Amino acid sequence: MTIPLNDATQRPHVVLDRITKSYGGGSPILDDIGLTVRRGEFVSLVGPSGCGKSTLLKLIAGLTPLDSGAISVDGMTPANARETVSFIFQDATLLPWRTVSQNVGLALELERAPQEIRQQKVDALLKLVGLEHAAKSYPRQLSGGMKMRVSIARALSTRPSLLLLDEPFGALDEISRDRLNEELLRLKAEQGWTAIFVTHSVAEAVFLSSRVLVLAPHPGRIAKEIEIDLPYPRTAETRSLDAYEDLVALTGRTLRGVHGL
Ligand SMILES: Nc1ncnc2c1ncn2[C@@H]1O[C@H](COP(=O)(O)OP(=O)(O)OP(=O)(O)O)[C@@H](O)[C@H]1O
Repeated sequence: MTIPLNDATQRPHVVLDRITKSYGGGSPILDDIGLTVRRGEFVSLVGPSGCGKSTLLKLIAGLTPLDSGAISVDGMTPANARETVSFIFQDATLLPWRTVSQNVGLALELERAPQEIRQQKVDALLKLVGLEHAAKSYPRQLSGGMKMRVSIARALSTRPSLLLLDEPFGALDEISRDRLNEELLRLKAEQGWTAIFVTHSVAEAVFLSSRVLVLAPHPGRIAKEIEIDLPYPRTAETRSLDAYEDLVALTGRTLRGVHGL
């Protein structure tokens, strides 16, 4: 079967072409970064604190301007692609006076869909993240993992094609983090978005990703790309595979190298 050249699924999803970024005219935070992310890929960024990982996500989201180079998201500028992108932060940023259901429905309210349709969508999203029972709870009544599930449901409510995640599970205990990693991959398999994920956990990066980028600091640049050729679906059993452990060890060694250790 021949695939038409203009088939949207064959276009790269995110392209960074020689981008440079500084803040307030200071020394460059990111220097000469080139990166192509394919549609449906799961790419993680790891690197020392301050090397510019969050800045890279903000550039792709169009939240901060570039100094030079170009970024394309779905063939558009980040500003024009904004409706196709969702951002998830470490802090779940829920509104404390709104219930779980109302927090998840926040973005849908802007779409001005009839209340009944909105509620159906919210119910489906809560089911997706396993929080049907907590629909009427308030954020203060939730565990850290539950708050993050609400945040994920809210991010998915706009049906994004690209998800940017900045250390979303950094504040969670290891068991909750492992479970949410597995759930995130299940959601991705169901919905097919592309993900760019920032983390300080090498194990998490390897478990989730099809590719891990190790960034070096001062200025931030891509020091190494590591293909994670473990098959999907990945489950709790994946973590006991020799190939998984080898990739965690390799990524850890590479990261220690850029730390100068
Ligand atoms: N709005 C801003 N104004 C000025 N400097 C900033 C701003 N945001 C980030 N920086 C600086 O840019 C550098 C990179 O920050 P960034 O948050 O992108 O790094 P990071 O790799 O995500 O760090 P961490 O792993 O600690 O979260 C840091 O030196 C930081 O102080």
